[in-house]
Amino acid sequence: MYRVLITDPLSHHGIEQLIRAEDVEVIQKTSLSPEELLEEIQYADALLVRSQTKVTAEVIAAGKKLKAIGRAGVGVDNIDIPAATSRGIIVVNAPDGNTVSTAEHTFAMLISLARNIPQGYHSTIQGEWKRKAFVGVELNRKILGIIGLGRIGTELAKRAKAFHMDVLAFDPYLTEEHARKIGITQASLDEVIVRADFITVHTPLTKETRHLLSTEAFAKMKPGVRIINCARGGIIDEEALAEAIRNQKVAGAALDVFETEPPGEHPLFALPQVIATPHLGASTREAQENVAIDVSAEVLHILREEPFKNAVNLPSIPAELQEKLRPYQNLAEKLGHFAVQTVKGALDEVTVTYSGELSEVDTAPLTRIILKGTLSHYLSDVNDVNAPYLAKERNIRVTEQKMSRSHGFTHLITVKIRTDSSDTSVSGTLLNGLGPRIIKIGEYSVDVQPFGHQLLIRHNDRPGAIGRVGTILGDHRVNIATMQVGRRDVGGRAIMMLGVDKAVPEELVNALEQMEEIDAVTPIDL
Ligand SMILES: NC(=O)C1=CN([C@@H]2O[C@H](COP(=O)(O)OP(=O)(O)OC[C@H]3O[C@@H](n4cnc5c(N)ncnc54)[C@H](O)[C@@H]3O)[C@@H](O)[C@H]2O)C=CC1
Ligand SMILES: O=C(O)CCC(=O)C(=O)O
Repeated sequence: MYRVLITDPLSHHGIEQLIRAEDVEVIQKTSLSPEELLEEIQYADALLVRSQTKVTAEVIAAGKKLKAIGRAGVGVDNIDIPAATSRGIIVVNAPDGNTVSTAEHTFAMLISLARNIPQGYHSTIQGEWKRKAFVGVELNRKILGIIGLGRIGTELAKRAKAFHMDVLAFDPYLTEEHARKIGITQASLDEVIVRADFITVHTPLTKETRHLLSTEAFAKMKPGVRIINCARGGIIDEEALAEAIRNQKVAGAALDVFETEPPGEHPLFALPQVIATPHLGASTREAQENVAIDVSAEVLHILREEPFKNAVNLPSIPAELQEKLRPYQNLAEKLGHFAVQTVKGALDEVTVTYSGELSEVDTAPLTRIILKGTLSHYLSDVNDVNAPYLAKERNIRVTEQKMSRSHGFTHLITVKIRTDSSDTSVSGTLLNGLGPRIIKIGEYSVDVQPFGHQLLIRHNDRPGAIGRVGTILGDHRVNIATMQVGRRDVGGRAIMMLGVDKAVPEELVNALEQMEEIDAVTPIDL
């Protein structure tokens, strides 16, 4: 039974699939103190949040069973992603479900700002009738500068076009084709800042975007510019904005988000030109249903080890590629796990070569799985989320190579491992209808099914050696299930790969190593 803890209010309809799932127990506790959260998280397999719950490194560390954190929304700045990654916890969000609602809210803020609607409402219900005080401006033919033309920026641009605004957009990833398609003009950040009548930001909050609109930026703007932030507090320097409003460079600002939330008694609220909402961008029935449905489905997939798509701490893999790579996943993990058990010493380097058909596709997801197989020999709680992180942390170099030639196989994966004292190379393939096979260990060709308990014996090819090995295993009551012998030259160095029915005891390894023909004995568990 998976325990899913929900700590922010989520749409009931959205989480219905979790409630109805027979393998899930849903715990909804939406006003936990930090101490209570630390207690509850210990028993949770997954945590679902919106933006209120602060999922800190401490919370993540306390989540001993935690496999997934789901964010019902876009921004994941309330979740310590590096901490989750280092512990192999997958963080998923719901990036699409609230796009339209947030674009509509931004548009509502834009019109409200242009026409002083909140101020007019407030004054009117106080019994005043101040028609001259609230004269606004039209949107028609005004320049709307959009910084960040992703999902929300794009939807907003379409709505602004319908109001006959000229849209200038800056986004480092904006292509000319996308700009042309939605009928807007691509511009530099400076152009947007200098030319726009309204400036709205729709980027995430990152090192680059923190205080993107600063004193310096406000100084370059048109007098009378209006500013909107429905993305993240902190993209705009709030003190600089207040100053720019006070010195009349900025005619007004509409803010849905703040550097600190809730903002309390904020100095900006003393300025009548500022209108504000309490982070309402995504607060519609539709958006909340959409994001809760999307993130619940994603978390269920993760818990059930099914494919999922919106991981924030894993590169996204197109569905078609996922389908293509799925058959190789088991082979990849076994190869990594097998190869690492055949070396001694501290791991320095893992090189994976993909040959044949696999040389033509993005194999990074398989390399992560190979790394997981490798590192799990030394470390507990390794998965394909944290494997690259753990390798980097330990200065283990990971390289991928591609080769079209595959030695007669349609595809081949070769894992080479170098440690401070030895190296190895193991190749494997998927045999049509027969599943994963290890077909080469170092220079020796073999045909080994990578499952269960194995014994790798390096020896000299002498008559009677195989028989004596069999006798010693029999004496230790270890049954041989399969046997492979590989050699390069008659009477030269050779290997034996034995599949055995139980884990090989140390005394057996010692007894085998006493044999004159034997150089080394390595038990392998897969
Ligand atoms: N107020 C609210 O309730 C909501 C706020 N949001 C916030 O809105 C923002 C945008 O969300 P989406 O459009 O869904 O995200 P998105 O990821 O689709 O778009 C973000 C865009 O910003 C661009 N970008 C990144 N760094 C940039 C930079 N330095 N300069 C210019 N552009 C840059 C990216 O290339 C991307 O195109 C996020 O911060 C999100 O958290 C999202 C939903 C609701
Ligand atoms: O959960 C919410 O209402 C906040 C939405 C939001 O800011 C986001 O999705 O980034």
